[in-house]
Amino acid sequence: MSDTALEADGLGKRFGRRGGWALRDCAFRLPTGRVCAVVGPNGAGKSTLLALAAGLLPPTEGRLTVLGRTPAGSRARVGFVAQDKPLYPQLTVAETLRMGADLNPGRWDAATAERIVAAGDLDPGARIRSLSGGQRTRVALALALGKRPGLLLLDEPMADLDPLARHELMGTLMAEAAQYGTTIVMSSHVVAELEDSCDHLLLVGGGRIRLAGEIDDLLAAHLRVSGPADSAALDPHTVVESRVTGRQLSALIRPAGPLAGELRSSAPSLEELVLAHLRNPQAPALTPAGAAREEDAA
Ligand SMILES: Nc1ncnc2c1ncn2[C@@H]1O[C@H](COP(=O)(O)OP(=O)(O)OP(=O)(O)O)[C@@H](O)[C@H]1O
Repeated sequence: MSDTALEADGLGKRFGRRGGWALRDCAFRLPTGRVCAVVGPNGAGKSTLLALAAGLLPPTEGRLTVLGRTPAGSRARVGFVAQDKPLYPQLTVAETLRMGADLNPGRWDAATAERIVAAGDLDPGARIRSLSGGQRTRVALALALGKRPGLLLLDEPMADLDPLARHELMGTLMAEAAQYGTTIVMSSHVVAELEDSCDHLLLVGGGRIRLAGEIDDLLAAHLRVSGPADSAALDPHTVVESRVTGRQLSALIRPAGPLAGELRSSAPSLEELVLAHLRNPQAPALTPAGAAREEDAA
């Protein structure tokens, strides 16, 4: 079995022949068993990337492998919860779960699906159309997890859940990942919430991959520095963001060697790292391919 959940190489997607590129030149590798956050501004290409991985869209160029196969070839082992949580409105909750069982013969985990629904106090006889947005999310997650997927793709799964439901469902997802080695890829705009649960990051901006890798490695590659405003102090380093306030300089950098003596440094949080990259779309990317280029240049 492949130890790679997702691998992209030169991946690009354009909508229509004259449309702009929603994704371009994406290269990254996500090992199996990871919980991966996909973050980025509105319109960055996150949903497009997840839909490509789910095999719902064909790439315009490049290659994407999912669990070692084409996205279409892996579909049976992939659970996908799209942003608008499409479900059949006329079915009841119980009928929806029965449909999950029918569509996934020999693989359906009824106990898990029913547990997720029951934790939201949902009436199994309630029609999907009568449910709130958050309740629909719960049913969609129950369907996706009941399939016992090797890879779970979640497009902003927590967006319409109340804080308790978020906490509870995030716990369910983490337990699933730990118990079955499920790889989870989830897009979100709430970066602070991802820090405790995710171990891998894909930051997408303007259709490109800006950061890709293990969160610990990405954090270790960056430093927050401050010191007297001396522009030369940052010279050898890759500067993601820098600001001068009065005589004080503060910056987020990728150090390329020892720091100038007058600079103080501290480790950034994931939120600081992501926000600095979002505020500075021109900052050099750090992806496995980009890291090799930076090392060559150093
Ligand atoms: N079906 C489509 N037809 C044409 N353009 C599309 C289509 N889907 C997405 N796009 C365009 O592709 C780009 C990326 O969109 P995408 O939905 O992937 O972004 P996103 O990062 O998920 O955004 P958000 O955070 O707002 O959900 C946007 O410019 C969007 O307008």
